[in-house]
Amino acid sequence: MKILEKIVRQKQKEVASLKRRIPLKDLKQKWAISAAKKFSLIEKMKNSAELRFICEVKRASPSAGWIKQEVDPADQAKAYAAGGAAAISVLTDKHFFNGRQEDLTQIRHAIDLPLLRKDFIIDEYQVWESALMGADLILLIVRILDTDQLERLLRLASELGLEVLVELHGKKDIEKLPAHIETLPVILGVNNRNLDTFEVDLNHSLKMIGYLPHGLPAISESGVKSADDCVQLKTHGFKGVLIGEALMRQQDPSKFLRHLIEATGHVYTS
Ligand SMILES: O=C(O)c1ccccc1NCC(=O)[C@H](O)[C@H](O)COP(=O)(O)O
Repeated sequence: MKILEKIVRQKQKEVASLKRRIPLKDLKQKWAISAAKKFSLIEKMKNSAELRFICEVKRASPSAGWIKQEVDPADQAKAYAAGGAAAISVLTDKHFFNGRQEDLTQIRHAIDLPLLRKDFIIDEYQVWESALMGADLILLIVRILDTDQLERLLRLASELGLEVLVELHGKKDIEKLPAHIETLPVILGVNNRNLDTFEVDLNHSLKMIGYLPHGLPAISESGVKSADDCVQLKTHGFKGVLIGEALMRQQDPSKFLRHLIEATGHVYTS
């Protein structure tokens, strides 16, 4: 069975069990009385010539195994913020990535930057959950959703004030995007990881960018690890990059991030 299929099957079980423990109506009630401030990544990308860095808290992954076993998520995120991150991505999936929902809530209390809940969202329940957790953005992976699901989840996210990173793996995913996508609070993400082989190839982003709808900011995800990678992606029109493993493996993530930012032409001040 392919990795995405395995992840989706596991997610279906988890969501079914969560719904039994905490019914959706309870989440909705909690949300109605919550008044969390929202931070926009789209605003930071609009009318900006700078490449924006979305830095990921990622303990482990199916492709790499353990990346950083001992990590304080809030400290890691603070280091990213000090280095100039535009947003923080938090892997909340436990089974395959050793992430936790509490990672996101801890980071929410520690910093005022847009937070992306990086998980495998297949059900409205998880969108409500993300809003309650304090996320500003959610990830929707087109490959694991049918067009109806994608539309419903996009609509709900927008109703709850969440921005969406819509992740594309290949050209077929672009065909599944709703016609009105450019009117929604969406960032498009091209993922460079081939999920059959786990190989990463930045050229995939460079090829895909020509086929993306023009009115939306696009970022490149996975396998970005050097200043050259970032410069190349910026030159080809990407507005941002999402980096996990390369940052998690740094002794000093702030310094490495500043180096990437400076290499792409932005002078870091502070
Ligand atoms: O990272 C994996 O091994 C992986 C496997 C299966 C599905 C998704 C996976 N990764 C999620 C991501 O999209 C990455 O964490 C993100 O793009 C950062 O990638 P990287 O900079 O290469 O850590």
